[in-house]
Amino acid sequence: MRIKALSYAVVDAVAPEAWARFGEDVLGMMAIAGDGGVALKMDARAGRIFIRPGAVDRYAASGWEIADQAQFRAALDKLNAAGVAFTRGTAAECAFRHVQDLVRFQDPSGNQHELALGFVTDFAGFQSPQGVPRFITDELGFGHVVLPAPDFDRTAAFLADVMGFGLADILVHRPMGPAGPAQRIHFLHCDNGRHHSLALFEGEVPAGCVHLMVEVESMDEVGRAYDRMLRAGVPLMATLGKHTNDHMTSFYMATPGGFALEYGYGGRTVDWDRHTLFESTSVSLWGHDFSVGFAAADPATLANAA
Ligand SMILES: Cc1ccc(O)c(O)c1CC[C@@H]1C(=O)CC[C@]2(C)C(=O)CC[C@@H]12
Ligand SMILES: [Fe+2]
Repeated sequence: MRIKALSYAVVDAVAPEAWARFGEDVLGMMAIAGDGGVALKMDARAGRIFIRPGAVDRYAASGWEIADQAQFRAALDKLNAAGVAFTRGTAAECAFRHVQDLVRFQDPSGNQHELALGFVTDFAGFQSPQGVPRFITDELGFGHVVLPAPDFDRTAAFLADVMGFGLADILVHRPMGPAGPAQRIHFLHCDNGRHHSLALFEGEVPAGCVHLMVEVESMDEVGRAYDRMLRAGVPLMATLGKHTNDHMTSFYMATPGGFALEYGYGGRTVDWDRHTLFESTSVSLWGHDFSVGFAAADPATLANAA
């Protein structure tokens, strides 16, 4: 199947208004209430993060963009051939996400994925309440998501063989120090130049997501978001730093959803015909102290330190 990009994320929230305030005041996105939830809009599409009222705060689903009807039919054929049980989205579910059609299924670690045909929008322009000129979206998708994969090998195989993700690189991370147990992170790309649209983290995460990443077009906008985080009293999850693999300069903060959000600038795009798979033995070129926000009491479970 050919997944074009990360189209949207669905989040469950006890108080969707908290996400609306966080989205507008800290992220600089537009919060649009409707259909019983909140859409965070960051470009000409109706929304990219869709928040539904729910009994718990957690990440609910990743929406993967399928470009046309032929690809959508081919994707359903692939799910059937692979024996993957899937359900069709209802008209109300498609309307809430502003897509034309969708199917939903789980990977072997229980993460919910949606394949979404196209999108629906009035093309109203993005007008940031914080003056953010632009988020980097369009062809590259709206950012990336890191998902828990306690059943790591089967999940990695499912994402490659059924969903068609490619492996960009691997990080073998040792949260308890060089002598401690190893934890793998696989960085996966789909059919665009963004270094990774999805990464798999070898461990459990109660909130259903390690982090979402969004990208702005200047370092100043990262700094301005950092100022807004401080002003709003939002906890920092990792200090400013620059990653070795995707060259993103970013910081991480807590969201109302119990997972983190990485706010970054300067990620590289990759020509996959010219790329060689590598394993990285460091997280960052500089910075990114994750110990300020992520607690790994049990290294197999990642939770917010706060
Ligand atoms: C290593 C890395 C490369 C590119 C990224 O966009 C990116 O987010 C990461 C870090 C991934 C990962 C995380 O999100 C949670 C805390 C983790 C597990 C660490 O403590 C090291 C790597 C971190
Ligand atoms: Fe990231």
